[in-house]
Amino acid sequence: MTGVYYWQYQDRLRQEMREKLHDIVAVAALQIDAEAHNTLRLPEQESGPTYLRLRRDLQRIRDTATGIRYVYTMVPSADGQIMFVLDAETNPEEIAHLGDLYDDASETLKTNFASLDKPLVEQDFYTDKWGTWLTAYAPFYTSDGKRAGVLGIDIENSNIQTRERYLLLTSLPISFAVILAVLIFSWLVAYRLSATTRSALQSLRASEEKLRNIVEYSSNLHYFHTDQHVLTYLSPQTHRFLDCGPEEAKRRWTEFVSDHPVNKKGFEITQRAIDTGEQQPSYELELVGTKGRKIWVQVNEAPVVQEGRTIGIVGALTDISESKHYADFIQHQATYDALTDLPNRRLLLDRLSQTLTRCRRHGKKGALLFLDLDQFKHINDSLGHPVGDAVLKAVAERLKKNLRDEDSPARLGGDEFVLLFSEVGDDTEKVAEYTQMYAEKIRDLLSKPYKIQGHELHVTPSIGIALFPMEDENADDILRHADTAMYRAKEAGRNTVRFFLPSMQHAAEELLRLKNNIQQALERQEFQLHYQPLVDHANNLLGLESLIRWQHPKRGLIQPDQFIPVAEDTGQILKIGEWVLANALQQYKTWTHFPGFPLPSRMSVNISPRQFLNPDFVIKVERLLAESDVDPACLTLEITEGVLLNKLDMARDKMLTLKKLGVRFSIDDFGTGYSSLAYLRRLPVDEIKIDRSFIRDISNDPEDASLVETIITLADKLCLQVVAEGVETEEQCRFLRECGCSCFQGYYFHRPQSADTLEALFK
Ligand SMILES: Nc1nc2c(ncn2[C@@H]2O[C@@H]3COP(=O)(O)O[C@H]4[C@@H](O)[C@H](n5cnc6c(=O)[nH]c(N)nc65)O[C@@H]4COP(=O)(O)O[C@H]3[C@H]2O)c(=O)[nH]1
Repeated sequence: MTGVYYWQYQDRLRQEMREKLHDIVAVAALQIDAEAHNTLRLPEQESGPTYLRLRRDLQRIRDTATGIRYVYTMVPSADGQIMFVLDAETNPEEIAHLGDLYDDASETLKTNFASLDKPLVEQDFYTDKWGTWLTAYAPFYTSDGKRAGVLGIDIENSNIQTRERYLLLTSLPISFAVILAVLIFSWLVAYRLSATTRSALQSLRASEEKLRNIVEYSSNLHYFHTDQHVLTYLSPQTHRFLDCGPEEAKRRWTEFVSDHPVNKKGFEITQRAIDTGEQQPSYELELVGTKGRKIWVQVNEAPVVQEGRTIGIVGALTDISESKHYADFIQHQATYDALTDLPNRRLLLDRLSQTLTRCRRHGKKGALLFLDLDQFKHINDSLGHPVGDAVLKAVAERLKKNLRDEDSPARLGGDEFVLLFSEVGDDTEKVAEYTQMYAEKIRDLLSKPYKIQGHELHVTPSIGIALFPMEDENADDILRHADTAMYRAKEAGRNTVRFFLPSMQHAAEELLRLKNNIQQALERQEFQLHYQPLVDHANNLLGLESLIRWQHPKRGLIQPDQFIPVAEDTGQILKIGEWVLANALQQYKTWTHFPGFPLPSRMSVNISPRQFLNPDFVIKVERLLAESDVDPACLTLEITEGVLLNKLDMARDKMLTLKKLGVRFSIDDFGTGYSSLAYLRRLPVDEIKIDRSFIRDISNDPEDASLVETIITLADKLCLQVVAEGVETEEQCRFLRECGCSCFQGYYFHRPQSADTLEALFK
């Protein structure tokens, strides 16, 4: 009878043993540095540091539990057999060397090796030339989810039998009769077994202790969470990772997971492990501890499955901050120039390809500027390389400081630099103009003297420009085009800018001419002011807006859109703006004495952003008002939203000072920027002008119609006056009136006219 019990128990105990072994091999596989393991394939690497380090890890695993005899890793050999890589064994007689084939592997292993994707324990003992074993295997993975190898753990038969005996004697929860029977039957052998039992008990305790040690004292943070993501266990290493104890870490875990985009992907992987019950590739997470310290961890997880259901996840976090930092450093070295810390050719070409794709997709144009320093060789030859290097660094610094965030500078080597402007605009000619202007700025910037090691040095750049996309060119083509253009700049006498395409060159030269002409236009009094009425629905005059025109001697009438942006960019707008304000006020004053003219109480003048931001702006307005003797309350200054958004405090101060005199403020082109009405309420604004692009479409675009309606309603609630700009049809006028708008400006009523024409019209 005892024999029957014995065998029944033996079966159960072996099953328990197999389950324990399953857990041990699963956790042990998470400890292997899979990336390093992948680098080991040749027998001669056995004496190398990586092999020795990884073998030490295996030995640590072997020493965790008494009874583990062999721990080893395997990969498929080139011809598909099973090949050993690491072996914790050191005895030269028994060690499986790196590269040895596992000839007498069990049938289970041979059948499952290629597809093994979760832990597997042999059903039965297996006997090979080294003994009789119970063996378990588990795959281990690299961080990108690729299987790096299979871990094997062998437990010796004799050890298991010792345990079985111990367990048999200590865990018989059966009837007294049976115990009695056992005692009677085995009294003769009891004396001999007691010694074995004591030793088995001690070794079991030692094993448990060691297992706890590996978890609690390993450098990794181990955890268990349920399938509902409730953390039920965290090993004490939380201090090392999160600067707090396990209990606090458990409570506040979600706070520690940063909102780095990669973390979301990690959670998806965990969820997949829960849903499928299958081991998933390891992944990386960014954690932020209680003191704000950020660390990167690699997460290795294994689902815990019971009766076909995943009840939770056991996992280990490895701190990889240092290796990640190192990887970033290596990446930086590979993509940045060591001297100037600017992107190198490789990174530039990469960014250029991406920009090119984006430009093609969005129908935009970008520009590539190729800069070569004139006579740089001379500096190098005469003053030596250290001075040459310092010049290159100084050039790089100037470029870095003066570019917009979205533009990227690069150094190709030697004295060659490149600037990449992404998505500058959609109109090729305008992009050419803009780029030319910018290139000139860069040229001026780099041409300013450099003070280096006691020398005052003068360096000028020759700049070649290629705009893209033009046809179906790639990044290399664009770089070559810009290079060719740079050579043209050199040929043209250095310190100059040239385009790759002649048509671009023409557009750019046109711009240059315009710039020079603006200067002369002021001197030759070629500017004029036209005035456009602001009216009510019955065409009664409510106000006038002054609009500048340029009567060019050769090109005829030039509209402001063509030259105001250029003047704004060059700073010439300051003089032009002053001229406009002075003349508009003067004209208003003249009309006050004009018999029969129904002079409205408002004269609106456009103020450009640069003009408004100029420190002298308020003083100039005050002076011009005084000189003209016009009541400040009759002056409305039109500014755009962008100015206010960028420098709110400064804008408010200026506006308040002028407001005290009675000057009104109107927000031009309302709706095209980002400001809200609520935001504008914080400023002393009197009026908003709904941009004509919204008015144009109110009849056929319900979205624009409802937007306009909302603006009018809200403006009314906030006591702001509303002007609808660009009213061209009766239908638009009717709609606007129905929405509550009472002031209109547009061709439907009047086009901008010269002062003379207006006088004749209203007289
Ligand atoms: N399609 C259409 N257009 C209409 C209609 N009603 C008026 N407009 C035009 O819309 C523009 C209104 O001026 P803005 O929004 O201040 O826009 C102005 C303003 O931003 C700027 N500008 C004009 N004069 C000056 C000035 O003296 N100083 C500054 N800084 N900028 C000025 O140039 C922009 C364009 O001025 P303009 O060409 O005179 O164009 C004017 C005007 O002629 C209409 O029913 N349909």
